[in-house]
Amino acid sequence: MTDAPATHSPARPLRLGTRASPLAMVQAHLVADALRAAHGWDEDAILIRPVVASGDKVLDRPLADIGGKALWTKELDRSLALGEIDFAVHSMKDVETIRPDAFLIAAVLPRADVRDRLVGAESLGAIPAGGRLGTSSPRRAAQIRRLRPDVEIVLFRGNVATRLARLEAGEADATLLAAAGLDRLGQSDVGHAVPVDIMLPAPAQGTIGVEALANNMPVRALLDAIDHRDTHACVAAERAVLRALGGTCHSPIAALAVPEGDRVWLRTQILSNDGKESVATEARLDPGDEAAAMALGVDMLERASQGLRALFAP
Ligand SMILES: NCc1[nH]cc(CCC(=O)O)c1CC(=O)O
Repeated sequence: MTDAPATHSPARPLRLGTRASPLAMVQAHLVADALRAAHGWDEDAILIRPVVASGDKVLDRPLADIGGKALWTKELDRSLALGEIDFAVHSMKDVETIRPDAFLIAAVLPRADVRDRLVGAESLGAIPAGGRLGTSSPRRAAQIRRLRPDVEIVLFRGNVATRLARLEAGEADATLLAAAGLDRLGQSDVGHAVPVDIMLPAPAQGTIGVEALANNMPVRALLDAIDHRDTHACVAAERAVLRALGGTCHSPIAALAVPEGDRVWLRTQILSNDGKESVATEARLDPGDEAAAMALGVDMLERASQGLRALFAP
């Protein structure tokens, strides 16, 4: 974020690809605003191109059954590979750990609230005995089963508004949503944040990333101006844990890295789907030391039972 010259625009407008959900559109605008501010560009310097993702069309089955995280990125990937867009904006939480070699996460915005927010009850302890919690996240389901074995997990998918409507309709007593998503949608008053030492969030929760073609140096240079180094390093560490575990959305894995001086404090957790087993670990790493982050993931597996290990395919 250097001193921007007088207002101007790039030689041609930059095409920003995004999913079309309300949350994705807000996130796309956050990236466009950050770029315009960093470069002193006019309003028309960036064209927002929404792409409807296949994951947004199937709402009645768990993601794991219909193709996992690729559902959110497939169409955007195509557009990026074909040069129809210059870069794609993603919730980093939804981006697979193994990406095409031709792509590169060129920028990550400063992290928002990483916590999950419980909607429908003031705290996990306040969910009625034998109540129902709606989620389709294997991580959230396993964490809840561990903390509240009496609570029944019911399948809840759809975008934030859909899930809140299902809760309102009485399909569950409570649900969990990422605080970052609620905040970005102007719903900061909805729900009660669950502390991270009670529920460790998903790897990369609360972060927005921008992906570009690795060989497009001019676009990468423009995006570098909005890259938040601390957040980028933390997300890289969290995603390295997921990658070491062969993690997909099938896997109940949590990871959170926070900057601590010139190091990164990384906490991780794996659980069995029934929540009966949990292995947690933590370490202080140098920023960018993805090997050390992966080693932490492997450490967890070594401490897990045979049954829990079988859940992961490193
Ligand atoms: N899987 C959906 C998804 N992907 C990113 C967010 C929230 C925004 C973020 O974590 O940055 C959400 C919604 C949710 O989990 O409540």
